[in-house]
Amino acid sequence: MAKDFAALYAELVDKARTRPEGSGTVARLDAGAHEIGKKIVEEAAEVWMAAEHEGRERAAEEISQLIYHLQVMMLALDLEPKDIWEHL
Ligand SMILES: N=c1c2ncn([C@@H]3O[C@H](COP(=O)(O)OP(=O)(O)OP(=O)(O)O)[C@@H](O)[C@H]3O)c2ncn1[C@@H]1O[C@H](COP(=O)(O)O)[C@@H](O)[C@H]1O
Repeated sequence: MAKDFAALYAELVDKARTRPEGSGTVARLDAGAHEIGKKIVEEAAEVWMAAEHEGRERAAEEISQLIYHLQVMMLALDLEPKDIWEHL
């Protein structure tokens, strides 16, 4: 079964803690909030373009990537999912 938001977040928390060789997440966390923020803006634009021009499946793929980069930013800021849900 595909992972959901919570499962991905738990996986990324573990990557940040254990820092395995070759982890893109670790590299992004080391690069910091400025670089993570740029990636969020890039992925958000790709969601927009896919939604308008590339169809549902491509939009879903881009949205998944945006969610990943938002989770990396959450980790960089030490924010847990519950810190986000309380604002919904
Ligand atoms: N879900 C994702 C995920 N979504 C997007 N991305 C990253 O975001 C990039 C987005 O693609 P682009 O088209 O923008 O590619 P790009 O321009 O070459 O991106 P850059 O690497 O240059 O930033 C991908 O190349 C990945 O580097 C992700 N990287 C990791 N994950 C998952 O996160 C978990 C931990 O990954 P690692 O830390 O790499 O082990 C694993 O379960 C992965 O599947």
